[in-house]
Amino acid sequence: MLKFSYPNAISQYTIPTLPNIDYYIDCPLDQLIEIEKIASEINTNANVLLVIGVGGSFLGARAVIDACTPYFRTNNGLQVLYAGNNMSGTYLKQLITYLDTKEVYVNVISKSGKTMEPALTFRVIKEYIERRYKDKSRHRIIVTTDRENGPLKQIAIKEGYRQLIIPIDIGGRYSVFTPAGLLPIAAAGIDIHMFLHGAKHARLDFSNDNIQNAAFQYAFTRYDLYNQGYSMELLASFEPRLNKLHEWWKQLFGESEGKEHKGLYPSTVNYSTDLHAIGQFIQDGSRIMFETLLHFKELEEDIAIPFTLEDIDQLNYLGGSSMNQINATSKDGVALAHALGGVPVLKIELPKLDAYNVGYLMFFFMKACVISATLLQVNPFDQPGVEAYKQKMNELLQENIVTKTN
Ligand SMILES: O=P(O)(O)OC[C@H]1O[C@](O)(CO)[C@@H](O)[C@@H]1O
Repeated sequence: MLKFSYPNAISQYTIPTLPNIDYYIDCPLDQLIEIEKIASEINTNANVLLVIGVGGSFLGARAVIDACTPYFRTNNGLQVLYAGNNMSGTYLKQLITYLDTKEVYVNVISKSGKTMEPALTFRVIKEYIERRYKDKSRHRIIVTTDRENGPLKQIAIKEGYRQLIIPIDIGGRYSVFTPAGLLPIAAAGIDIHMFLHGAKHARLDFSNDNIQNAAFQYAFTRYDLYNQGYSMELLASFEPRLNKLHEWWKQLFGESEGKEHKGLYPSTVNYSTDLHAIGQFIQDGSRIMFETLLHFKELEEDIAIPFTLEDIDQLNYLGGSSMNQINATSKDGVALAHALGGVPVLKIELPKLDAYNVGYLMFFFMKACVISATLLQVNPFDQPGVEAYKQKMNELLQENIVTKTN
């Protein structure tokens, strides 16, 4: 199962009562059945699913889909695209031009139903879908939102869209195991039962009964290093398809811990790419960070390095080795070099990159995050700081409207 290691002894901390997140992964059976039914319908009638959402309303799904989909192709012929996570008019315009050549379903996901980016995007896309699919458009849009509240809920009721519910007490960054994550993941051809099964296994392994378990040890180690003066954690992986899992992790820890002027800054690197970009700083720059190396041992495909007669590039000594073996060795080299450079190196290792282990890992991180925030004595579930930019942007937009109308 998941193995966490850190060579230096760490302090054990006593923690007050932890908030319970165990039920976050208990999506009711009737909803799972509905999700699989809709996913199958999408695959029958479309070759693109457009997921509209921002932050926790798309990062979890995108993380799992990227991690569990082969490079350069899809699992089942359905391409999942994303919108409503930026405010680029160019992106939206060019997206619509692309959609013109495809058969499209839309899943708009917003718990509050009023976040600016997805709301604006949905307004544009709704009009597009209505223009294109006319009286059939209603079937092409699935809304995932709160059970009762919010403008998106009202639109869904008015238009008769199918609705999936994000439970009121599960916040966006913790919602990947709810319909917010599960519909896009299922539509992308990933086994949601294996994904949930992995999370449920993690729930057992990381229970509060034994604080020697990896989730507590990871949280204690981070907190220990934070108290020693480290201000940044770098999550590092060696597989490009984990990039979006990094983004999800960044939001999870950043929004949960970064408040009241506390918290580790969560940053991520993709190796070996970033060793040739930011590697210099990590090895030798300001000593502000520790590093967490994330590694999946078994990957589904690999390729061998060929021998050549002339050996002009002098790489014959690696002939016959596989690329993944060399990648794994580079991980060990990074760990040794960075530790020598004064960067504490933590390791998280999982047996295989698949839906089960990704579900397991995501619950591990969620649990460790709640423990970490509790140690810091901050609320793991709110994000009051995000409101400041929204307020300023709204003031400016209102001013702009006044200018336009005068
Ligand atoms: O699902 P919603 O309500 O649109 O929120 C999306 C994201 O926006 C935030 O509220 C921050 O603005 C995140 O916490 C959340 O994941």
